Amino acid sequence: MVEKRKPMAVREAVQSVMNVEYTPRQEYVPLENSYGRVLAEDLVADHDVPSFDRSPYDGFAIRAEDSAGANRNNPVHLHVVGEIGAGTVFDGEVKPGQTVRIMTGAKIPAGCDAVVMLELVHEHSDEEISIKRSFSPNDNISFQGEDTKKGSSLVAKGTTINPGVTALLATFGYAEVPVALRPRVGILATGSELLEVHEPLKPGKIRNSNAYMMAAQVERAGGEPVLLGNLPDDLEACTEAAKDALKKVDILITTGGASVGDYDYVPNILRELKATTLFNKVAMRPGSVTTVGETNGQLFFGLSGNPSACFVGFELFVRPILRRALFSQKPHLRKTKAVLGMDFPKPNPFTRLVRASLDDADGHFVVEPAGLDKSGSVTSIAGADVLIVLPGGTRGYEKGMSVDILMLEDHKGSEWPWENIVASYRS
Ligand SMILES: Nc1nc2c(c(=O)[nH]1)N[C@H]1C(S)=C(S)[C@@H](COP(=O)(O)OP(=O)(O)OC[C@H]3O[C@@H](n4cnc5c(N)ncnc54)[C@H](O)[C@@H]3O)O[C@H]1N2
Ligand code: MOO
Ligand SMILES: [Mg+2]
Repeated sequence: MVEKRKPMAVREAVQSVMNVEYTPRQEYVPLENSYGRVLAEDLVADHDVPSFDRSPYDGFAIRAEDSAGANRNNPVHLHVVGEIGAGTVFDGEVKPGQTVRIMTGAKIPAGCDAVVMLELVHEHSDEEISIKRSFSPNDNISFQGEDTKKGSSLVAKGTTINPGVTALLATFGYAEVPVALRPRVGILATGSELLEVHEPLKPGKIRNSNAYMMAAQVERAGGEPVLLGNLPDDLEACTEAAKDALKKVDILITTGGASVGDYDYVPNILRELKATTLFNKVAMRPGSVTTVGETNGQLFFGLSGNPSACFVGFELFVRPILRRALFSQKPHLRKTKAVLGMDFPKPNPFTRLVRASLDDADGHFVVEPAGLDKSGSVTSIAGADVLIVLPGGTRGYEKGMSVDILMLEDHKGSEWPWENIVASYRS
């Protein structure tokens, strides 16, 4: 008799994985290698930006009071006492009737409180200019601290370093950046039908696509994939490989053999590893056979062999663990809403997660399946921007209904997307 499994609700299954402790660790990397990594400490301004009052224009720094009453018929003449470009400073103090030629980015000389753009100045000689209008104190000055003040919190730890964060790290002198250590994720493909990618097709065989897909998913989530190869459906070989892998990696993922068939060894491997099974059936489609075990604090994800089920299992269960290991406060896929672009008439007792493409029409997002909506499909993954969440137990869904979606290409994430997912309504 085949083993009868009790399906666990998606949110409970995700929660049970998140209940397993994982302590994030950090390392330092050179700034130029930090793009795409995750900050391991809050970034706080340790000085004002800009750190001195400076000129936003090429022009002349003046004492605003000197320009009082100036107009077209009555220009004010000033004596040029110096010239400064960005990076140089004017020593001394500018006195009444004096001005300093100043370039964009240069520090405002002592005594000056306004800048006149070159275009508004008449230059009589290197030593004398005139201006035809008056200026107020503070005109055309970039003030110390106007961008940010010393002590301000700028970027929270757990944030993925984007080019803007890189600019801040450089601004505040981070030649070495504290980043989260990437968790090492072992990937083991099981199945006697699997060929290496370079091998020609043979009857009954397929190339191992899941391992490479998951390596890319691990990278997208911020982890470090460790490809451990393919194994035939052989319990002893698979168990040995899993034992060995758990010594080398933080987290282990297998693909294939998670169901109830003759060669589906994941349950036996977990038994041999003396692992605690968190669940071996989830009320979702695809990915219902997703099995997760814990052994000595290490997680073992037995994902389905079916490519789309494997993909979805990873995004729902592995991704949040990796993001949390990277200090994220929002480790899950970001949830938002969109309008269904087509009918889903078939009722299903399980929550469906449809790989879908996201487009905009009439000012809102519309989602449609990205291809063949079957667990064994490999082609529908490439065009998937989101997973549409269709809770089970309804009569089906109609085009035009508003549905929850989980975004696949996104850095922000969500804290916990699994509350308030209700069957759709018409928008
Ligand atoms: N009697 C039942 N049969 C099945 C059930 C069930 O409940 N009762 N569940 C079905 C569901 S749902 C799924 S999903 C699959 C899960 O299969 P397994 O995790 O056991 O995976 P395999 O049987 O090893 O392979 C399934 C499928 O995927 C292909 N595959 C495997 N590995 C790879 C890989 N690395 N790259 C690409 N494709 C891969 C494999 O050739 C099979 O076609 O079970 C259903 N059956
Ligand atoms: O686990 Mo299967 O993917 O439900 O289709
Ligand atoms: Mg199977």
